[in-house]
Amino acid sequence: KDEGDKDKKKKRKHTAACREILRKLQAHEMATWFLFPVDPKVVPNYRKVIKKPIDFSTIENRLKKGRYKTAEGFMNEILMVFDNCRLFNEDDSPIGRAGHALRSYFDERWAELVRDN
Ligand SMILES: Cn1cc(C(=O)NCCN)ccc1=O
Repeated sequence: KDEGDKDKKKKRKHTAACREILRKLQAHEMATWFLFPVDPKVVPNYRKVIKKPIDFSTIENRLKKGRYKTAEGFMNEILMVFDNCRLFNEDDSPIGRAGHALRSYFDERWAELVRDN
């Protein structure tokens, strides 16, 4: 079992844990607006305001392709979903509130993952 094998095993482990968290986020009732890229035809000025658009389907594809070296790389992109949401939406709006609710839900799931690993 050389170093490389151990690293690969560790990466598979955190990828599985991240895929589990992502599945839970995608299944959340407030996740609707975050599942797929925001359509610039539907939300005209979105791309002007949000420099790093990111959504759960994009993160899922990157996870499947093994693009995240560490679980933190995955976490950073999940948090970007919520930062974009806070930047573009009033806190007191349906999407703004959904973003805050989903961010709290993510924080709890992430704390569990850290505790269990
Ligand atoms: C994440 N996010 C999604 C939308 C969206 O999907 N709008 C079309 C349906 N209302 C708008 C703003 C935003 O931050």
